[in-house]
Amino acid sequence: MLASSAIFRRQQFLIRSLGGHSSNIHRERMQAIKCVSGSALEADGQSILRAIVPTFDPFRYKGQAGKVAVIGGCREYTGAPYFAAISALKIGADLSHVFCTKDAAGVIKSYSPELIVHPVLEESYNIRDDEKSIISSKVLADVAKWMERFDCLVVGPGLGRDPFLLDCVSEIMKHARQLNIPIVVDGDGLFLVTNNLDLVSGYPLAVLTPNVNEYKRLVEKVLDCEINDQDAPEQLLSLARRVGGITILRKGKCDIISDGETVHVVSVFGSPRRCGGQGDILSGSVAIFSSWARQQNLATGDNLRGSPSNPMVVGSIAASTLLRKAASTAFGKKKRATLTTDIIECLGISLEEICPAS
Ligand SMILES: NC(=O)C1=CN([C@@H]2O[C@H](COP(=O)(O)OP(=O)(O)OC[C@H]3O[C@@H](n4cnc5c(N)ncnc54)[C@H](O)[C@@H]3O)[C@@H](O)[C@H]2O)[C@@H](O)CC1
Ligand SMILES: Nc1ncnc2c1ncn2[C@@H]1O[C@H](COP(=O)(O)OP(=O)(O)OP(=O)(O)O)[C@@H](O)[C@H]1O
Ligand SMILES: [Mg+2]
Repeated sequence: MLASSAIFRRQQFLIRSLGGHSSNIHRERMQAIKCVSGSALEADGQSILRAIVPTFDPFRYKGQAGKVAVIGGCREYTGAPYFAAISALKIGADLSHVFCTKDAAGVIKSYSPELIVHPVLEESYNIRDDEKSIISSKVLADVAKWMERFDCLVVGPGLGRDPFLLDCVSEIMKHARQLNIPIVVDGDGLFLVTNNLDLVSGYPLAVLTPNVNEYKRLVEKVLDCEINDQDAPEQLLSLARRVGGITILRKGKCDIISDGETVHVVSVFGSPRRCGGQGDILSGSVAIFSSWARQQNLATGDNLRGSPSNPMVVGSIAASTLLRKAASTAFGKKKRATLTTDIIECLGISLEEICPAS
């Protein structure tokens, strides 16, 4: 009895958080979700994918299907920015850029000729103190001249935590925000943002994609408490509200997504392999899917029927759904040997099964 009343209260809470009682909007949102296991609400990721993935059109030109840029890649990490950038391309973006340090650029280029790689970021070890101000301005100028072309930035995969580099990235984020360019923040970008919440606070075009550690740091900083797994959706909703209604995708056994208005869960089974890099696929995927969701919103001036109204939430649900399906397919083929590159190879076929190309 106690357990069932707790579940009932949880359902009531989630229903309220999914848009309250207002008739049509509520009914439409409820079509996009269905109740699973009595205590969590599952997003209909496949319907969302079908609604936002653009059809092929002979009159479209290069760039219209999306241009994304990843800010990340340093001496230690070259895989993460590659995974994020190539995933956006494999899903259907037309162009994918990487802005990284000089040390990382040659390596990332060697992984793929498809990526456009800019060796513009600098780390402290490479520069003198008296050069910092001038180099910081140059880094911003080098990125800013490209900025207006991008539909979305992904800040953080493999960025590292060098203080000078992070200061430069803060300036890049402020500039992107001035231009209203969406920003997906992941990896070390979350380390930066957790210590400088003003960079994203109140920016509706920001998405944070924390893993378990990154989420713990965010919760401690913003809510000044521990992670509460019993009431995970409620805690995420509060967190998103406290950071001014930005979208947060909490990764884990289930991915939970909230923008402070609604809470959605994606729990379709993925892969039991926890190899590094799957979060990087996710961040690149959120970038392209949210760009497509925004395009839909702008084109129709309306929400997608039966979907959440926030394109950043829509893009997050789509990305989580596809990543988990691709991970499941890759695991089916490679079992214990499954690696992130195998999952990336399954993005195309997984999307094809949901939205055939013709
Ligand atoms: N091939 C690459 O270049 C990769 C680079 N990566 C980059 O590496 C940087 C640091 O990211 P991390 O994800 O390692 O940073 P985190 O701060 O999330 O993780 C730090 C450590 O915590 C451990 N950890 C993970 N899950 C845990 C759990 N549930 N409980 C307790 N400990 C746990 C991890 O093993 C890791 O050693 C980021 O820039 C990220 O983008 C990663 O994306 C992985 C792939
Ligand atoms: N315990 C789990 N069970 C099933 N799927 C999971 C689990 N943990 C994470 N995932 C899936 O893996 C994806 C990546 O999450 P993860 O926590 O590995 O990110 P990450 O640590 O940032 O990865 P990266 O190594 O790229 O930095 C999530 O979107 C989620 O769907
Ligand atoms: Mg990560």
